[in-house]
Order: sequence, then C-alpha cells, then structure tokens
Amino acid sequence: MFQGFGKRILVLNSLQAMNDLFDKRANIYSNRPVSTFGGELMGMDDSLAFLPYGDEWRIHRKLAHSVLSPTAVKEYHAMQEDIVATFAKSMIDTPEDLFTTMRMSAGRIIIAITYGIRASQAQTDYIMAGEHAMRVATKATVPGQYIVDLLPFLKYAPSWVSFQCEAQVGREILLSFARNPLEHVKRDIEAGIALPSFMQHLLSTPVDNGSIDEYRLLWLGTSLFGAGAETTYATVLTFILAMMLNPEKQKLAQAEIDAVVGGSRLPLVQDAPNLRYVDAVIKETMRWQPALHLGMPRRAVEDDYYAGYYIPKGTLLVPNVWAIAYEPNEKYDPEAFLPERHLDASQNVTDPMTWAWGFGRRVCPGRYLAEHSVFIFIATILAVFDILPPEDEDIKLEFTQHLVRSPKPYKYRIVPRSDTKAKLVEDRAAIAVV
Ligand code: HEM
Repeated sequence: MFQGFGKRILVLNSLQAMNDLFDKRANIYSNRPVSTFGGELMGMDDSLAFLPYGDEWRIHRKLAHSVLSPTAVKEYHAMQEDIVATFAKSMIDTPEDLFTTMRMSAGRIIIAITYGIRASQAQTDYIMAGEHAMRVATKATVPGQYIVDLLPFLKYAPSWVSFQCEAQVGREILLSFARNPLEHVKRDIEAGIALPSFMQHLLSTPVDNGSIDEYRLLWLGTSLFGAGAETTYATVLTFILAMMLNPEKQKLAQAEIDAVVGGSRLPLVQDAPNLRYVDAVIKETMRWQPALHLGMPRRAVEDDYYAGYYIPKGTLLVPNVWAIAYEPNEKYDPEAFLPERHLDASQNVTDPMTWAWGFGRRVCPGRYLAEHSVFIFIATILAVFDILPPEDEDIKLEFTQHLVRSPKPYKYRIVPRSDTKAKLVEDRAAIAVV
C-alpha cells in the first residue's frame, strides 16, 4: 500500500487477491476511482467503463450485453472475416500502412456492430473522430495531469478557467464522435435502409422502460469504441512484433493453419477450436505484453480487512496483472515468447484468460467479440503472410504508457507467402461486404 497523488493505493500482485476482492467481495470493489477532470467535468463518469457501480451502470451493462453476449457475437463472424480479408488485401497493396490500416480495421468492427455503417467516407470520418476522442479521453485519465484531480474543490471554479474550458471542449469531442454516427443511423432508419446494428435495434425498439435514452446511447457508443478499438489494435500489433522476434514459432503456427485450414480458403472464425497452437500463440501474445498490464483500477466503497491488511474506504486497488504474467516458472522463462507453456499441463502456468479480461462484475463485456476479432486477424495474417524483421535495424520493444498499452510504431516486413495465398486474399476481399 502506498500514497500517491493524495490517494491511498493498494497494488494487488496475486490472482487470488484479485479474485477474492473483485469477485467475491464485488459489493465493495466494483467501483472505479473518482476522477474530477475526466469523470465529472468531461462527463466520462457516464460511460460504461467509468460509471459508478449502481443502477445506471446496470442498464448500460445490460444494453451492451445485448450486442456482446456469446450468442449475439455469433452473428458477426462473416462481418469480421470480411473486414479482415479487406485488411489483408491492403497489406498486399500497401504494406507500409500497417499501423493505419490496423487502426481502421479494428475501428470498423466496432462501428459496424454499433451503428451498422459500412465502408465509406462517413465511416472513415467516424473512426478518425473516435480516435481523436480517445486521445482526449486518454489524456484526461493520466493521474495528476490536471490540478482539479488533486484539489477537487476547484471543480467549482468559473467556466472561463482554463481547465474548465478544456473539460467542456473534451466533453463535446467525446459526445460529437458518438452523435454523428447516431444521427446517421436515424437517417438510415427514416429512409428504410438501416443495416442491423446495436443502435438500429435500440432505436427501433418501442421505449417501454425508458432505457433507450439518447444521452445513454451517446455514451454507450463512446464506451464501445473506446474500450474495443485500441485494445484489439494493441493485441494484433503486439502479435506481429512477437512473430518478427520468434520466426520459429511463426513457422509452427503457419504449419498448423496449413494442415487444418488447407490452402484453398482463408481461415474462418469457426476454425478456432481446431487450431490449438494458434490459440497458444494468442494466449502468449496476451501474456507477454498484456494490453491492460495494470487492468482497470477499482475503489473500495467501505472499510475492509484482507489477509491482515486494513483497506480503508476510498483506497484505490490496482490489479497488477503483469506480476501474474511474469510469475517465475522452473521450465519456461517468463521473458521468452513460448506458446508451448500454454500447452504443457505438467507446468502450473496460469491461463492468461483468467486475468486478461478483468474480474468480477466489471469483467470485460467485449471479451467474446474481442476473442473472435483477435483470432481472425492473427489466423489470417499467419495463413497469408510471412512477417519478417526489418533489414536495416534492430527491433526495439517500445510501448505507450497509457491505460491501454500499445506498441509504438516499429519497422517490419510483411510479405505474402506465395502468389496463391495473395490470390486467395484478392478473391475473398472482392466479395467482402465492408
Ligand atoms: C483484446 C481486446 C480486449 C481486452 C484485452 C480487454 C480487456 C478489458 C479489461 C482488462 C477490462 C477491465 C475489467 C475490470 O475492471 O476488471 C475491460 C473492460 C471493458 N471492456 Fe474490454 N477488452 C478488450 C476488448 C473489448 C471490446 C472489443 C469491447 C467492446 C466492444 C470491450 C468493452 C469493454 C468495456 C465496456 C469495459 C468496461 C466494463 C465495466 O466497467 O463494466 N472490450 N476490458
């Protein structure tokens, strides 16, 4: 336990403690930290990821579940495969644009599910606006960035004070990102051309319990994009980094795909259960460099005692999942990228899936969608491309230090494994509806 930025912070380093507190004592530990700038002044406390644990959070969670449940996500396989085929086609045509193409593709999946808006200038504009909004939101959540987070009474300062103006501008950026695609869906519904989507469904549902409130829909749109796009982007780019550094693991995964999927088609989401080594590569990617290496913090709403510690009300609890990812193992070096550790029942290796998605009632609601997205990106890349290190420089492991930790742009080479594989992509992308 330590003090920082005027707050008491408890870092949890064991999976047992995370489960005992966040899961078994969910009534005490399901709240997020209080953030005056980002949360109260910019309004992010109204988004699913930061809402206080209570009735409003439950409504958001229930609405999100309707589009992200294990049953709901089965509907998206074809759309995900279409988007990834188009991504692969771009990697053949303009391999130098990996970072931008990956960002757009991860964003497209969320925009398609949330708003049903397919590839167009409007879709690109919404994704760019979403990215801008997320940069603003990320800055607002850096601890100690704004004086009002250290001295919350300053929130009553007049509206012309600089941080107040910045908060108002930030709030408008976040809401207008979500307002524009929402208006787009409404226009499409009016014109009878709206594609099935989360918002289309909610806006066409007779309002019986008041849950389809416009303000809620705006924040839900922001939450899904904010939580879903960057995490997927970070995970796939980390995988590419891992493949450059570990060519022999790449070959093993490619061999499995060639044997199971064959050479006459691209992988499908439904191939996942038959690709055990690829699954181990994904687990290892998420263990080696977890996208949320310190999870998402919680706040104790009551005084509590745990394992001899007194945890006063208001304490922030940080699940240090990095400590679990890097726990020592006699056989497998935690620093090394070794998918085999997840296939070896003789070793007591903690499954990253038990912590990578968070804990208890606030566990990631997008997990099932994300599992499919990450799988289909990774399996398709392995099926079609060789990922090679740059010829002219060493690979550096550099990551952003935000809540979502993503690789900083790196050099790479990505080349089709054969003309036949490239042709498969061309043919598949030609029939993609994106
Ligand atoms: C590889 C991709 C992803 C990873 C690793 C990931 C991981 C996480 C983690 C660790 C949390 C914190 C849970 C906690 O507090 O214990 C979280 C929360 C959340 N995730 Fe994800 N996530 C991913 C993708 C997605 C996607 C695709 C969506 C939606 C489209 C999504 C929506 C959310 C939301 C809304 C929350 C906040 C839930 C709440 O506070 O109740 N995530 N995620």
